[in-house]
Amino acid sequence: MAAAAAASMGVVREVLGPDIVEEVDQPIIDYIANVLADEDFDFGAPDGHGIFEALGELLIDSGCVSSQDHCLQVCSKLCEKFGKHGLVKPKQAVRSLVTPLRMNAGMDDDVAPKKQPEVFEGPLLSSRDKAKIERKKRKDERQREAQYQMHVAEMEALRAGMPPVFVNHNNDGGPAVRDIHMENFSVTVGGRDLIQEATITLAFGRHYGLVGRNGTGKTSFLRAMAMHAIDGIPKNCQILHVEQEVVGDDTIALQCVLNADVERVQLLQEEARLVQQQKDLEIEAEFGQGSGKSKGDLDKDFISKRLEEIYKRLEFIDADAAEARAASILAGLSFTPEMQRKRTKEFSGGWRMRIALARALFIEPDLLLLDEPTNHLDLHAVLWLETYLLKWPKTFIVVSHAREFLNTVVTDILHLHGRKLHAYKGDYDTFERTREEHLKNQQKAFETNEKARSHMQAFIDKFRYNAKRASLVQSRIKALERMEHVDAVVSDPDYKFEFPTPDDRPGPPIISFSDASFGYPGGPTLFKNLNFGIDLDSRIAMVGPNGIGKSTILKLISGDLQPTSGTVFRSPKVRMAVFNQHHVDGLDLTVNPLLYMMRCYPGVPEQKLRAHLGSFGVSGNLALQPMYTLSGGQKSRVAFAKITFKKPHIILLDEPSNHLDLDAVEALIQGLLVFQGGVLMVSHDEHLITGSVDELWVVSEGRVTPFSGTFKDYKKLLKP
Ligand SMILES: Nc1ncnc2c1ncn2[C@@H]1O[C@H](COP(=O)(O)OP(=O)(O)OP(=O)(O)O)[C@@H](O)[C@H]1O
Ligand SMILES: Nc1ncnc2c1ncn2[C@@H]1O[C@H](COP(=O)(O)OP(=O)(O)OP(=O)(O)O)[C@@H](O)[C@H]1O
Repeated sequence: MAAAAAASMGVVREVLGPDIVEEVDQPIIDYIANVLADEDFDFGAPDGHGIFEALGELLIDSGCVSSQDHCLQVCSKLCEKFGKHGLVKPKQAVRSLVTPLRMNAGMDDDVAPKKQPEVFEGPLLSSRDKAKIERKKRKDERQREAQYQMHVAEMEALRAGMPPVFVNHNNDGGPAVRDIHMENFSVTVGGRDLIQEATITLAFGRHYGLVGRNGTGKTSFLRAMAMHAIDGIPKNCQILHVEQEVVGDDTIALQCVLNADVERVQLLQEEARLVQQQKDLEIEAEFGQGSGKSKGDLDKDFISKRLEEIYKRLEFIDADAAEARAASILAGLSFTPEMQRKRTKEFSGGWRMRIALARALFIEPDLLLLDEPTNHLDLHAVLWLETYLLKWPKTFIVVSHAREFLNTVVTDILHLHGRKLHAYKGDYDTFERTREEHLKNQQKAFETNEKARSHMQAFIDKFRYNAKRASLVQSRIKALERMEHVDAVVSDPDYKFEFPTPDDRPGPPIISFSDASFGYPGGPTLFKNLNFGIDLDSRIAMVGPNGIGKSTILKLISGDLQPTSGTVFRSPKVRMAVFNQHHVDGLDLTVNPLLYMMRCYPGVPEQKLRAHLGSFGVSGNLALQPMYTLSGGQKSRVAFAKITFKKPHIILLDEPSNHLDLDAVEALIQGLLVFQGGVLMVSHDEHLITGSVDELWVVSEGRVTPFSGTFKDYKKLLKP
């Protein structure tokens, strides 16, 4: 097998050419060579149509070939060369070792492979062959798992190496660090340059919004800063990157936040210890003997002196106010007083993330780095955070894809695009206008430049051999050489969010609630007598505070939960897809998106799965990268691809725009607009709601009520 793989790689290199092999990512070339090295691969001789079927799209997407025609030529050449090397076997009775094993498992009729009958033409796999395949599968799985574990260990080591950040009371003479100047730095992850030779100054007290498409490297940039891995960041600069939730243990939420003030905690502990010692000495003195200055008196003096120092320091650091401050931050982030007294291990991941955010706000580091903070918050908390950040006295960088949030809290935008980082003054809308203007000017300059060049070139070509004009020609040649080159505007590739259209349209009623009530076992009744319906034309957004029960309603609709009384009718013909954060968090990170889809939909031709992943922007190399290397937005798309593959009639979306960049949200809106089915979403993304739905439902106090105003009107009602 190793020899076949080596031979296969040789042929692939020969046919594609060394330049292409150099340019294209190695995993893609390896993948192509491995597919072709498979002893049962059907090349589709003599013209290589088997290769085209299996690898055509990949060859085109990855840039191995320039067009479909070129692709056909390359496939035919590969087939010819593999034949010459004796690697093309005559078509066997069993076409593919894997095909028979994938048959029909959990598939819809519409996704069944077309060439089914051929599979049974020859003898079935021997048990030895099957065992061999199983062994190989297990080996691959072990390898993937080991790679993932290595990645986890690396990340843990990385975090452990980060300087700890606690409340710092030693900045009496003003902040220790003011402006931060990072010059000529690059950020590289997994051998891939994400930022190249950027220079940025973070001016003290300014609030930066870091924007850029999914996967451009925003999180990696923040991580690099938090690790002090970028030159120019002063050593004493306290940088806090809120990336991970706090550990779940027996500490109560309020104390967990207060513990970030290590000096205060230590002073209070020392105070308690000394007071106890003082008491012990008093008891000893009362019942002990001796006169004059005893050792006990000396200790007492020492303790009183130290206690005095401690009280002074506690007063200086305003220790008494700390608890109220921590509690008010937690309250702003929607923690009720009871919740503030709950142990951190009793909270879900999302809430523990909020505690991490509360801790960071409490610490107030020199540079605060927030990565999509609004993802974990309800609208009340988002509005509170906006107000809090507006008054933030120091510098922060926030990665966010929420336009309204950015417009409210930032003074500057850092735009990461094409491995370059550019700073713009103003909020997000200003940035968009400035950039549009800038691109327009660049395009104009490019066109003028090109026109001038072609004029000069035409003159040179025309009079090149004309002795009389030789000097003129020479001067034009020189002028042409001197002319500055203006880069053409490179547009971002268009994003796609294509929800497949269902082939059938079941008649009404689709979903209807009749006097449906619900409460979790042992808990209070969450809803009483709900009456509403959803059909294939519904476009609804549900809003309401955290914990009110929005996700529970989605579960009642999808059938994951049953009403405790009343009925929820679901048409048996209706297919529903549910998207929520659990689908993103629950992805198997050890495999790549394509393999993941192949596991979810066994038996479906690879090409079809690739095409479907592609319709959510997961194409080319991205589909072959292990998922632990994918960014938040990239993982979201994989989850979208997974849930929509079976052509649902109704899509239930729980906070779908979390992690998606602004262009992707735009594409999601467009995708939903053309989708031929019903949509019900839980969201607080103003742009998404305004662009894609026409009904707003408010969930409150056990009821679901249509709201007659716009989302803006609803927001106004909540403003603190
Ligand atoms: N080992 C690796 N090999 C190749 N690419 C990698 C590797 N690890 C990470 N990447 C890529 O590096 C990029 C880093 O993503 P990062 O999370 O920093 O992006 P982001 O801008 O924060 O994205 P998002 O907006 O989706 O959160 C992604 O495109 C990811 O696919
Ligand atoms: N499996 C469960 N068992 C018991 N109680 C639950 C369960 N799931 C949710 N709850 C409780 O039911 C209430 C409603 O939860 P739900 O997740 O539906 O609210 P939500 O409005 O979607 O909140 P969020 O915006 O935080 O997702 C909450 O008080 C929650 O603690």
